[in-house]
Amino acid sequence: MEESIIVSNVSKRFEAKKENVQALDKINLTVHDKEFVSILGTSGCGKSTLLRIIGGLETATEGSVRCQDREVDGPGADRGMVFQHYSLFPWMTVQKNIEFGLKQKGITKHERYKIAKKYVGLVGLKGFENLYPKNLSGGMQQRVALARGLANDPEVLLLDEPFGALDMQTREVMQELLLNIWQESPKTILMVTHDVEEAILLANKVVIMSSHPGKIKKILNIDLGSKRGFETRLTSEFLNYKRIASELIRSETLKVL
Ligand SMILES: Nc1ncnc2c1ncn2[C@@H]1O[C@H](COP(=O)(O)OP(=O)(O)OP(=O)(O)O)[C@@H](O)[C@H]1O
Repeated sequence: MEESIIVSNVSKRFEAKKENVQALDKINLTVHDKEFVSILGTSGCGKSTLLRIIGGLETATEGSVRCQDREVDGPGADRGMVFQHYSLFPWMTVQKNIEFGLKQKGITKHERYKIAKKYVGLVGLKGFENLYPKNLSGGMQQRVALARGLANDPEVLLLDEPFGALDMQTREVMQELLLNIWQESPKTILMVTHDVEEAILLANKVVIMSSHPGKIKKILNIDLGSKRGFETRLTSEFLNYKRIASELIRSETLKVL
C-alpha cells in the first residue's frame, strides 16, 4: 500500500502572552492510500491542531507533513476539509455551496448541478437546496459541509468532528452514509472524533492520543472486515475494541482531570 499522508516528527507550540502551549510533541503517523483512520483523545490533546497542520491551515513548529507525495505548505485541492464550524459561504444557497469546489475544478454547470443534487439527497436535504445557511439548523449546516466535502471527491478527506452537531439518529445514518461512500469509492480519510464507537465503526486504524503535550499513545488496527453496518456495533469483536479504546482514553482523562 502506498503512503498518502506522512507526518514526520511534528511538534506544535503556541506562543501566547501568558503561557506557551506545547500542543503536539513529535508526532509520527503514516496514513496509507485509501485507509480510513480515526483520531481519538481527550479534549485539548491536539487532535484538531494535527488535522489543521495536515490541512495546511496551521504550520508545525518542527517536523514536516507530506501528502500525496508533496510537502504540505498550505491548503491544497488534494485535501478536502470538513470542520466542526461548517465554514459554509453565507451568501450562497445550499446548492451553490456544494457546487463551489466543483466549479473551481472546472466541472461544467450541468454536471456540477447533477453532482450537488445527488449529495443533497444523500445527506437528507432534498427540498432545502435553495435555502441559505442562516435558514438551516446547525445539524443541517453540518450535513451541507459534509456533502460539499464528499462531492468534491478529493484524494484525501480530513474530517474534524463531522457529525458533532447531529442528533444520535441522524449521526448514525450519516456514519453509514460515509461508510458506504468509502466502501464504494475508497479514498484516504482522516477523521477526528470524540465518539469511540464512531471511530471504531468507520476506521481501519484508530489513533489514540495522550495530552499535554499531545502525543500518539496507541494505534489500534481495526479488523472488522469491509462490510460494516449498524449490526457491527453488536459483535463481540467490536465491543472488545471499544473496551480497549475506552480504557486508554479514560486513563488519559483521569490524568488530565
Ligand atoms: N490558536 C491557538 N492559540 C493558542 N493555543 C491554541 C490554539 N489552538 C489550540 N491551542 C491549544 O492547543 C491545545 C490543543 O488544542 P486542539 O484544539 O488541537 O485540541 P483538541 O484535541 O482538538 O480539543 P477538542 O477535542 O476539545 O476539540 C489546547 O491546549 C489548546 O488550548
